[in-house]
Amino acid sequence: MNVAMELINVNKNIGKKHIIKDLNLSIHKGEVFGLLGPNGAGKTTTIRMMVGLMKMTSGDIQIEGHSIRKDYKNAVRHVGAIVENPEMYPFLSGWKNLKHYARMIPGITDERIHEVIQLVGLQKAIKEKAGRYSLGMRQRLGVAQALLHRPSILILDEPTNGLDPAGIREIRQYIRKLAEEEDVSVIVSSHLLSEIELMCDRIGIIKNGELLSVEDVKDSQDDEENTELSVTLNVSPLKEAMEIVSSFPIKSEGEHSITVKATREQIPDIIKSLVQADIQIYEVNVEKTSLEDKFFERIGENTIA
Ligand SMILES: Nc1ncnc2c1ncn2[C@@H]1O[C@H](COP(=O)(O)OP(=O)(O)OP(=O)(O)O)[C@@H](O)[C@H]1O
Repeated sequence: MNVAMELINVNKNIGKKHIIKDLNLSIHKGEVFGLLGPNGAGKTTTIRMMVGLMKMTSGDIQIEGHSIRKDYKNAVRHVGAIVENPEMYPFLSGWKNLKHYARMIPGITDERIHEVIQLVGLQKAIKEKAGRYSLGMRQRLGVAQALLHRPSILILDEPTNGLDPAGIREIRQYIRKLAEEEDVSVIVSSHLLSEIELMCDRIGIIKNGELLSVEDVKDSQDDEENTELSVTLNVSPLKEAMEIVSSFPIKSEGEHSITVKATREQIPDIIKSLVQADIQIYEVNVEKTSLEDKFFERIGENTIA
């Protein structure tokens, strides 16, 4: 696996506060990685360290093999980022904004400007004044700007904040395109799983400055056979039914129902053994365990927030 960025035992103290605690993480080439955590979890602090805007207290971050501590310039030149609101001139067109920004970077041609516009899908609106852009379009112009110098890692702090569902869908589309077609690694942070789960390959949960778990999103969505299902059985008598299904992990118990975790293949066996024991089955309800449920289970809590 090719690693684009590696965080090694990263710690950050501000005053007496230990804000980031021993963070170890590898970002793979061409993947979209989500950093998920509630407000105050440490996402922005982590991102500020990744882009070199904030010093670590201890540890190191290697970007494309260059240590941000020892070889800052060569490390951060591989990174493009939007950490705060992207700077732009509202009275200039999108094109002129990019052109103005490109002047500050040696070797950026008009051709490259066209390329980044294409990458974020802003062709139609590029002649319009940036001040008339919607939030989603401003975001895309910011991403285009961050891509001009051909970074191999793009970092976006809370890119879905304030966007409507259509805006979130657009950002998802161009972020996946960047990762798949341009081999850019993308790191996005969010406090809402639902807003990033469809765009990420992996998601790391951060809480109180600690990385609690890293989950493969695609695996858990694609692997039908091993997909864990929640099977709710409305049965009578409940107590006897419980004994029969006791070999399956029990998720919850209702007044007349019981919910167990099982794969699709196991469902006929569960029903058969209940019928054989003369248990009345009134209803069987099967649901996919959501990614959110899996996260909660893994971190042993009821909520990410
Ligand atoms: N300059 C600072 N001085 C003191 N504490 C700070 C400072 N910057 C951040 N913190 C604290 O560090 C913790 C992590 O903050 P951070 O902004 O990284 O979280 P976050 O996950 O990005 O949350 P949000 O989504 O609210 O920005 C918080 O408890 C915050 O109060």
